[in-house]
Amino acid sequence: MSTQILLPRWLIQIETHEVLTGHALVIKQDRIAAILPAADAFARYPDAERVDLPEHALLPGLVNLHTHSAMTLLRGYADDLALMDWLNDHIWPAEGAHVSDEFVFDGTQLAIAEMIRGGTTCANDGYFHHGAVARAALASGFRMMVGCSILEFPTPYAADADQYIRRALDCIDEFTGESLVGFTLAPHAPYSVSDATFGRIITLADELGLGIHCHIHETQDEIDDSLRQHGVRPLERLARLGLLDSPLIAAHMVHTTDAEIALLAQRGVHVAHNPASNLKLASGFARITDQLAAGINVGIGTDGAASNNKLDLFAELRLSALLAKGQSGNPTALPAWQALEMATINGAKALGWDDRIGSLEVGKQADVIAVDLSALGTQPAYDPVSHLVYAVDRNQVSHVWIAGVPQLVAGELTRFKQAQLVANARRWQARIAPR
Ligand SMILES: CSC[C@H]1O[C@@H](n2cnc3c(O)ncnc32)[C@H](O)[C@@H]1O
Ligand SMILES: [Zn+2]
Repeated sequence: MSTQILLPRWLIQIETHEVLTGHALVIKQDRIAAILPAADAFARYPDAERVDLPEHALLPGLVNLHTHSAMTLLRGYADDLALMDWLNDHIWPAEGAHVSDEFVFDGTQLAIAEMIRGGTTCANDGYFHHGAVARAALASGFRMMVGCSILEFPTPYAADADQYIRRALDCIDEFTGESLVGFTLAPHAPYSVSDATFGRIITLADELGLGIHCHIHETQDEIDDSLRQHGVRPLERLARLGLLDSPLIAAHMVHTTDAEIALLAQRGVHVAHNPASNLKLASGFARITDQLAAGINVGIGTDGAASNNKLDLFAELRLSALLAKGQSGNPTALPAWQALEMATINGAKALGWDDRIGSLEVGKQADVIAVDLSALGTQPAYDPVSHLVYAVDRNQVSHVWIAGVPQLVAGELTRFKQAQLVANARRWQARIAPR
């Protein structure tokens, strides 16, 4: 792979909250080799390929901290429902009937193409058929933390918790050494996993050095049911079981008391905020401003395309910032830089990958995106960071590199054929809901 010199109008430095102008970012192989004044870059790398980005902001690729990629194939399948009605009456029956290696591979590829097109370069997934998720990520050069889902009840994928766990371990073995993919154990939720299974997951995560990814406190009903069944709120139950001793990504965390926020902060639990999904399923309003103020590392996710119904992190960024202000009655809540941190470096930290991605720093992996701010909707451009959070449309993402590989060039996906993705999606639609 040749050396590339990227010449943006604005270079966004998440770690220092600086916007550099007149600078170049140099990609060599899979890494960021240098960030330096443009003239110095030409002198030092005379043979490099030059990528002019005269109206563009260059920033780290966005990290989607909670999704179920393959659920793109169930986008729009069941809307306007509360979480448990949506799952019990629609999504779980459809998954039971249709989810297979082929479904997961095709749905994950569709999700990856949509995410790359919109500036997301890394996703934290949780689904069945984990091998197909990993293969889809590797086939397209996408960075993915693959969550190996574990539930108590049978699906065509596994008969019981024991079999989910065995499948997870086999998959982790198969993909050891792949630099673009990592694995978590992903117990689905407190209401679908027993104490005994949580215990086994905690032990395995500890032995294998894995993180855990779990839906927690998504709805008030989840908390009420836990109080009836276990006599305590879900987080308290999980804390007693020892789940908070492992590196943990708690997806949603919509309903939190002050004491729970303090506990999450003290135990270093990472939270994946999913504003659109929380609104669409009417799950509630997460206390993100309070969680961040307490020192919790909060990243942003889309959740699956069946509950969002987009995998658009720019939309989630804007929603996160607006919701934080509306909820708190404070317009200074969640300012643009902090929102951008959530979608980049905070997501990377939650995955334990902040040494390799999440900011534009020399030595890190070249997961980089360019956003063209010359569009009408982002004129004039006083402050590129303001536009990235409040004004851009995902279609303004013009270029994407993952591990130095150009994945989107001038708005065109390099590794996917759109017609093929559309044909696959239509084939699945015809199988799932024949008309
Ligand atoms: C462990 S992930 C796979 C499992 O989770 C289901 N799912 C998708 N979105 C949500 C959500 O917001 N809350 C709970 N469960 C969800 C998905 O359909 C898979 O069955
Ligand atoms: Zn989810």
